[in-house]
Amino acid sequence: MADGRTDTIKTKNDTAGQTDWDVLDRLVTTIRSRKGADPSSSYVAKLLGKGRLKMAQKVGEEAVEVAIAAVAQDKDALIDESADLLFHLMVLWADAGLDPADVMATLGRREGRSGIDEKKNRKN
Ligand SMILES: N=c1c2ncn([C@@H]3O[C@H](COP(=O)(O)OP(=O)(O)OP(=O)(O)O)[C@@H](O)[C@H]3O)c2ncn1[C@@H]1O[C@H](COP(=O)(O)O)[C@@H](O)[C@H]1O
Repeated sequence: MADGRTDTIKTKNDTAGQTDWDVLDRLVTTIRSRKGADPSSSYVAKLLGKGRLKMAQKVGEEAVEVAIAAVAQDKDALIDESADLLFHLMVLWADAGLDPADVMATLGRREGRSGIDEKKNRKN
């Protein structure tokens, strides 16, 4: 740009700097819809069919890949691996019958309470 500012590449999810959290809601609905679907055409159905151990393993693997990308200061990899981690975590939640709303409610209850204070007040 002539004035020296660097231009940014916009993606279809860019909404003036706002995060499109609705994509998570849509993903929850899609994942739920894959229960009992054909594993040859659905990765989610295939993963659900492999069982809890495999899903837990994928969450662990993706978490490690997030950590590696962060330490390597590879921002693109950090974005990709974070998306993989969230996706696999949500498949695990679906299999466990966990409602993502309960996780959000737990974060909501913690809102405004410093982790430092919480730790100080722990009984054990
Ligand atoms: N967000 C995702 C998503 N992110 C990652 N992945 C898949 O996750 C897999 C991870 O790859 P890996 O190499 O780690 O795993 P793998 O080789 O299958 O497994 P291993 O046995 O080797 O561990 C890849 O196949 C990715 O395509 C996803 N697959 C699906 N979704 C969403 O889920 C929806 C439903 O997908 P289907 O069930 O396939 O229709 C899609 O429309 C998307 O919105």
